[in-house]
Amino acid sequence: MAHIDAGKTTTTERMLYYSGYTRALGDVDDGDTVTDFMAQERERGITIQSAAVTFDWKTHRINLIDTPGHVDFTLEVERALRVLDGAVAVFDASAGVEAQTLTVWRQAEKHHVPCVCFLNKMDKPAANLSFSIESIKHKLKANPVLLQVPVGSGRNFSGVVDLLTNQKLTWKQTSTRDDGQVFESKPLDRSDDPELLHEVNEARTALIEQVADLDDEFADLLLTDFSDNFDAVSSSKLQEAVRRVTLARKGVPVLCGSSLRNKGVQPLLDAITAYLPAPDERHHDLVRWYKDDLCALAFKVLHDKQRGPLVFLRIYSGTLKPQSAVHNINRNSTERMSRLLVPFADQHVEIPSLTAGNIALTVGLKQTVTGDTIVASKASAAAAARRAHNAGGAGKRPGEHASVVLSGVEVPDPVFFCTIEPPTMAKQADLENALGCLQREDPSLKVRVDPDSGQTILCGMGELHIEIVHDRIRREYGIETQLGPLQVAYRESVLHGASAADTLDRTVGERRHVVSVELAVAPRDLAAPGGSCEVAFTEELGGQLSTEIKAAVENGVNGAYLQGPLLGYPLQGVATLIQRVTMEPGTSPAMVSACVSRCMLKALRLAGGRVLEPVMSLEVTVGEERLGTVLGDLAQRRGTVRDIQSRHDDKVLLATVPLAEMMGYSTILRTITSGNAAFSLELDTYEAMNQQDQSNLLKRVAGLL
Ligand SMILES: Nc1nc2c(ncn2[C@@H]2O[C@H](COP(=O)(O)OP(=O)(O)OP(=O)(O)O)[C@@H](O)[C@H]2O)c(=O)[nH]1
Repeated sequence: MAHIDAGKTTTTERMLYYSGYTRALGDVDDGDTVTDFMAQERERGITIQSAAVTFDWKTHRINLIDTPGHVDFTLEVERALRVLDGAVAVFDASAGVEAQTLTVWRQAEKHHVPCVCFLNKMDKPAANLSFSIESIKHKLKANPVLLQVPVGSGRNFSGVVDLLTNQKLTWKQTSTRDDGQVFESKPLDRSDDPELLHEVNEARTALIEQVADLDDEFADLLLTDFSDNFDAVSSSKLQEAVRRVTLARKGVPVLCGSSLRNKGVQPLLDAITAYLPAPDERHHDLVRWYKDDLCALAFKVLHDKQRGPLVFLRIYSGTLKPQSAVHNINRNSTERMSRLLVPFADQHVEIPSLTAGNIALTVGLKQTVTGDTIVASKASAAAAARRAHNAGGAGKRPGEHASVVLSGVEVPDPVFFCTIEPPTMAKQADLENALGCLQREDPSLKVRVDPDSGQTILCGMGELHIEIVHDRIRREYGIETQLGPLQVAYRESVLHGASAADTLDRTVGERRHVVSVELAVAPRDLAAPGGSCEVAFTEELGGQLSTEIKAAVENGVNGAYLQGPLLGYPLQGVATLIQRVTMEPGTSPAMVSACVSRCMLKALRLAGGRVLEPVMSLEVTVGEERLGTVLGDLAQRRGTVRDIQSRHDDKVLLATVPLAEMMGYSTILRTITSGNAAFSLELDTYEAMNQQDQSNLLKRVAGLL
């Protein structure tokens, strides 16, 4: 995981090559890597979909997922982290922690995934070890545990000294075609450069002290057995302690190298197997109820023209076998899995069975979507639910045992949308099929039909996301679609509190439905936790109404929250209090919902609307001489500068700016800086627009501007 372009794919290629799974080194810049296999990935040199590959390193099996760095594909990273046991955070050693590194780091923390840091690109003249370490400390608030000292810098970077073993590892590159397979490993001794010797000694002492601070067992060992000479502690004891520190997430081992120059990747593989946890060392709360029965999570779906949907499963317990039926708890359906495959490098290998800890690729599961829990049978699901219920370990409802399902990942709300149209009406069904398949692969893509115009609307995470979807429909499904202009997904809220009452009296067939409702809406703190809108009943009413009628009232309110009165965008930051509900006997819950919805619309209109717009946090890295130009441009975009930091010869500008002002920013930034700037953009929050901006927006939508 990393910020865009840190070198994840390049590092993955080396891992596959050194472990013997590929015969040639793929290159991102030549577009022939194993993990970036989509045409768009190869053309653009970026990862869009996370790819899973399996390979062996020495005595271990590694299941690796290479994740995208671009912010539009953050959900892919989250899905990968949800099922992984450990992560390698890759850094550009000349840039340290960048904007997207922070996001993925937070995601790893959320899923309690232990990490190893790899400072890549040590061959760059601006690479800086201490700067990168400091940025890990300060920006990620992590505890970097440096395990290596680099030998040489910039172009002369030739290897590393392992601080645990005092071995100097040197890649003697004899030609530019050298694949780095062979490297020299010899103990650092007095004949070595005295400066390096001194640096290594200091770094090793610092490492021992740091690990003793973080791990009590190691501290005790030092004080009892090595009190005369801490330095005499064995490398295996030190390694065990570093492992404990990593697993407890008290510290992160840091290694360095240059993947492109084929240096330092083999020790990184050693570190992965030495410090990151084996699957059985991770505690997955709900899995224990399945004992040795199958329990797996579907974390990714790919559509294959010949084989149909391919579902990636992470197996948490039990064994998976092909030609067998499995039960999908979320869909309450039993499906037959025809084939079981392992994604070994660039080919899928058929396998007779696969056990816990592994990642499997299955063929035949047609209903399964990302986030579903797969178990052996309905009976096995029921047995697990019973065990959890008896132990009081899972959520229970009276009279039933709640299913024990693994939690999926939260799908963020899309910020952009646009219309999409097929070339002819005859192609509409094909387009719907293509969009259905793409949505199963990518839950961050949303598709809806505009109720007024009947047009299909595509909602996505950013300009690049929508562009890629458009491109995939053309290439993979052969449909040339037309996209409408990209629009920002605004939200709406209320200005002040208001009350309303309404009565619905309707006869349907023989039956008369009469219901009266009184309610009040009020603005709520936009940043309030637990969702953006809420609904509550007065204490008295809460005691009177049946569960069924309460649910009908809530449906009515939630339905009204979906479309604001100003522009029809979803509402945020509104609290509704239901004050009175009276009804004649025989009135159906659907009529109660309808009356509440109508009453809500009245109250929302009275409460006055305000538009909320998505505000992004922006990070621009630019040479000092162009900083003024970038700042001037930002001022015209209603941007607010938060900080300007220095990074070597560059300035890093941190700002917030409304998304509506950022359309096509990559092209504009490239033009005004002659290509000498990089930026990343991420949703920060939704903020109320000022009166002037809001009225301009309303006029523009009404076609008056
Ligand atoms: N100088 C130098 N360049 C490198 C190194 N590793 C990777 N690169 C270059 O950095 C660029 C990005 O490399 P990738 O491997 O695609 O990076 P990534 O992190 O997979 O990128 P995304 O998946 O798109 O986020 C490519 O042009 C690589 O050739 C390195 O060690 N040194």
